Amino acid sequence: MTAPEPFGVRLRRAMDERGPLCVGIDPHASLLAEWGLADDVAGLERFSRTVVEAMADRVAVLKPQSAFFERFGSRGLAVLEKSVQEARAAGALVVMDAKRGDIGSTMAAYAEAFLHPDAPLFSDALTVSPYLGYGSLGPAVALARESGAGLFVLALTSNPEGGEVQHALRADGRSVAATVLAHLAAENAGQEPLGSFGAVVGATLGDLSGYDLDINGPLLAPGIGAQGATPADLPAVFGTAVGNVVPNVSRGVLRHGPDVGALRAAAGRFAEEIRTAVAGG
Ligand SMILES: O=C(O)c1cc(=O)[nH]c(=O)n1[C@@H]1O[C@H](COP(=O)(O)O)[C@@H](O)[C@H]1O
Repeated sequence: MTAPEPFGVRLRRAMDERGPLCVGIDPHASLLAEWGLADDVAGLERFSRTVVEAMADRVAVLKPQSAFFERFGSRGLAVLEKSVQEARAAGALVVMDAKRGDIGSTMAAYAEAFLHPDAPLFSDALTVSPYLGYGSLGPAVALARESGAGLFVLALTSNPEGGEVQHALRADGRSVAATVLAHLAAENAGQEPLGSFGAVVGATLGDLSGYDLDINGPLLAPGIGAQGATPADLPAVFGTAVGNVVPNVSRGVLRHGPDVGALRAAAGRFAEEIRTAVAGG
């Protein structure tokens, strides 16, 4: 059997071909209402199918936020499964935003659920939390390597509350977030053109020059649009690592639905602004 192509390789290619934009599939109850849909499984399915139809053939990455599907129980998860499969079939990479993190033996089961190729929810990558200790993510790192999948590890999150944990200094003077970034750089060492183990770093955070973001892996950057950051902020936040940034926009695009053309136009505007910002001008 040939080894699966690593996520980092597939992501770099998708970013080069389609641009780096990641559109979120976040079916908030308020968005369902704005789209004229009921807050039920049928509304969820319609919303999700529309986003996949509008985006999966053109953006590099789609990121479904699992919570909005879990809200509807097993039928919501069935919609999530279908959305993941349809998005991947249409050519988008899928980052499952489930932010899992647990003791290592349980983490292995989370990894099986999202990163084993036979799992119904198999995704190209998964968001995970390192705040039970980076080493607790070991089983997910191992299975991702085997499956050609990736991880996005929460490092410097976009929300204002994150700093009290992430900027905290360890006994050796290094911050918690810098430690997470250093672990990721080690996972990605020697991988070309890009490693498969990414960090989540909010686009809202302003100057991060105190952190080494050159982890040779992708940097998922939420916070553009509804949380107030703009594509023009990316160079100042990410510095020399800006070429590895996967900027995420959820509500900033989704609020333009349900019209497929309007969704595509909104994503296209963000994509163009991102292209200009990353190109330096
Ligand atoms: O892991 C994430 O995707 C994430 C990390 C983070 O630090 N901040 C953050 O907003 N997110 C997610 O990114 C999306 C942002 O959505 P909008 O604010 O609507 O663009 C949501 O699905 C959040 O759960």
